[in-house]
Amino acid sequence: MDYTIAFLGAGSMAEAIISGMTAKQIVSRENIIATNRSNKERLVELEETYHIRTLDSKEEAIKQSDIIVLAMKPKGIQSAIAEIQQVISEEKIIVSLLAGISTSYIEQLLARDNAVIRVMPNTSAMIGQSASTIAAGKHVSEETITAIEKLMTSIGTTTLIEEEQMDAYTALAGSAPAFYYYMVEAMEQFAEANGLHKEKAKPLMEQTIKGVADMLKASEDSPAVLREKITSPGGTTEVGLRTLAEHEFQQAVVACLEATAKRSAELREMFEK
Ligand SMILES: NC(=O)C1=CN([C@@H]2O[C@H](COP(=O)(O)OP(=O)(O)OC[C@H]3O[C@@H](n4cnc5c(N)ncnc54)[C@H](OP(=O)(O)O)[C@@H]3O)[C@@H](O)[C@H]2O)C=CC1
Ligand SMILES: O=C(O)[C@@H]1CCC=N1
Repeated sequence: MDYTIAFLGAGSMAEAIISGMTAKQIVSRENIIATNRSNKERLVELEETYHIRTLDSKEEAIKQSDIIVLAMKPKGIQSAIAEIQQVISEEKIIVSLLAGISTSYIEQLLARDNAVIRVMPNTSAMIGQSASTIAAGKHVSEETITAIEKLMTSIGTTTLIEEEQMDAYTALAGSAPAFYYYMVEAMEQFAEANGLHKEKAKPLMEQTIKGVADMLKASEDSPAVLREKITSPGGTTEVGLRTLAEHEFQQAVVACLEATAKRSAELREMFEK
């Protein structure tokens, strides 16, 4: 693709996307520009690791780019747009990664009819395995959506959604890798307590998760049926599942996702003023 993309924000999510994009070579490295607020060392690190360009001047980065990726924290949206509002002309496409913040608020801050698109990726973008959701603002053409979807396939899968569902999808895919990692951390605790060697246990856990993901995709069975096929009456799994139920595992997971989605809505309430 011959777009030039400017990242306003050079933190973990920007890096994950830059890593995925440069690996797939969908965008050439010289067409990726990263900027941030003040951390110069971080820009040098990204430049050296991914051979992209970095600029201190956000204005210059914007002038040189077709797509502007907002990759700062949600609380920074107002001041970030205020800094650049004057230099963002109407043909620039704005892609926001910010949890909670709506396209309509960004449109309002821009005070121009730019195409504003929300993308909620996850950090697996780093290895081209993000499950990203995409929602369009009111000035986005079909052509622009298609272009952004294509661009985002360089970091994994993309799913077009209605913006009102973004809070729930943020829980289910944006934040969810952290919840899976948290479960793996618990498994590591068990492995250590049982004297298992890390170099043997870790690949086993990785392959087990990968196998589960691939089975969910390949099998026509529901997750419940897949689970039942593992659970021999009177066997080991049954006892494990009963213990999870005693600890209200499923209720905990649902509560976790509900709270995550709610927080996404709260970020909007807090920072859209
Ligand atoms: N981390 C994740 O898994 C995901 C994050 N997101 C979203 O991505 C966004 C970034 O998250 P994450 O990468 O984790 O955050 P980080 O804290 O790692 O990075 C934030 C970056 O924004 C920069 N920044 C702050 N203010 C400005 C500004 N005014 N102009 C330009 N850059 C600025 C910071 O620069 P400096 O260091 O110089 O202060 C820093 O490089 C958030 O909005 C989050 O909701 C979405 C999906 C997943
Ligand atoms: O924790 C957060 O707010 C961001 C959004 C999704 C994942 N990380």
